[in-house]
Amino acid sequence: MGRGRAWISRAQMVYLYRDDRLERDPMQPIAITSETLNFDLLAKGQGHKFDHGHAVVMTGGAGRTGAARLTGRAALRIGAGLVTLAVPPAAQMEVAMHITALMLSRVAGPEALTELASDKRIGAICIGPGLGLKPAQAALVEAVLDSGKPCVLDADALTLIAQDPALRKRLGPHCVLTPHAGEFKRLFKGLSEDDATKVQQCLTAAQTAGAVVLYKGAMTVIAHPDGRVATHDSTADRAAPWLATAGAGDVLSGMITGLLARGFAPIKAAQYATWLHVEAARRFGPGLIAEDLIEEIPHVFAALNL
Ligand SMILES: NC(=O)C1=CN([C@@H]2O[C@H](COP(=O)(O)OP(=O)(O)OC[C@H]3O[C@@H](n4cnc5c(N)ncnc54)[C@H](OP(=O)(O)O)[C@@H]3O)[C@@H](O)[C@H]2O)[C@@H](O)CC1
Ligand SMILES: Nc1ncnc2c1ncn2[C@@H]1O[C@H](COP(=O)(O)OP(=O)(O)O)[C@@H](O)[C@H]1O
Repeated sequence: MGRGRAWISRAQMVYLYRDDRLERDPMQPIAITSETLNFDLLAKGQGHKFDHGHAVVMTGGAGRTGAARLTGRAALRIGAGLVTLAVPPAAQMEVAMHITALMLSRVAGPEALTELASDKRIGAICIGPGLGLKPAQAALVEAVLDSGKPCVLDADALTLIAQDPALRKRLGPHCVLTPHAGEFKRLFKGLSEDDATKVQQCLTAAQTAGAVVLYKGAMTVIAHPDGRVATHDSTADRAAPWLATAGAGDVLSGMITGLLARGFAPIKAAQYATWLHVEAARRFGPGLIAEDLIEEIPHVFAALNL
């Protein structure tokens, strides 16, 4: 690890633990707004690409790689220094034909994923978009969880965890779960009826899972098992109805993964990515599709004077 990374991490620690307005009253739900975020954290300090983190995104098999390619590109755009797509052998050619700045690593099974994840430079892993729901894919989710690396669990990974208590036991506060309402109901059966509000549901879910939960929707709620909760309201002034498009969630997962790789704490990565995601959608406007969100990130950053 170079000196640049160490300097960046120290700088981020100062912000994350002392100056961030989202931390001032940790047990109250806090609105995620341009007033409560500290955008200076998003600037890149000095250093080479490895100083800005290396993220891994596991893809699905042949014919199912689009979602993870969106995730990987979003992770790169948000500022991770390197992003590697972990690709099953049968999908290798398909992925190779579609990527340029993203890198590719052949991953034939859980052992290969464990080996890839053991590289000290890998700072974050995302698994789930387009993954599939077979036992072979459950074993890949297990490998990610056993790596202990900060991770984003989305889409099919959430469905697999919902079906398998052994996977659920491996969750921890270094994991960010990003369910939409359908996935939330699968994962936390019964909670929706027990708790009155989305904030209460999400907090109970985070405490039950022992992980950060980002419950998606026009009103997004993010909860940490320690009781911190933040909300992002995209229903009125920050309406973004064009986000209801296939792959928008895959892009959000990539944005979180990229920020994790850059050294953001899981709850911070979720909060900053949520705001940036909606901001990108609002800047692009009507006609938005998932790819546009990714290409809008540099314009959002420019408007923030990064
Ligand atoms: N470009 C690509 O390659 C893309 C690939 N993708 C990949 O496809 C795979 C399947 O993922 P998925 O999310 O589409 O399907 P699934 O897990 O069956 O859940 C959907 C069901 O849940 C329910 N539901 C309730 N509330 C909901 C809500 N707010 N938002 C959404 N759903 C809600 C709803 O039921 P309903 O409400 O209609 O009764 C619906 O039937 C996964 O691998 C993913 O990564 C996608 O990412 C798209 C881009
Ligand atoms: N009407 C809406 N207003 C604001 N944000 C929305 C709206 N509909 C969906 N979103 C956001 O778009 C993303 C959709 O994610 P998801 O449902 O997982 O889609 P996919 O699986 O196709 O990627 C989430 O971040 C969600 O919060």
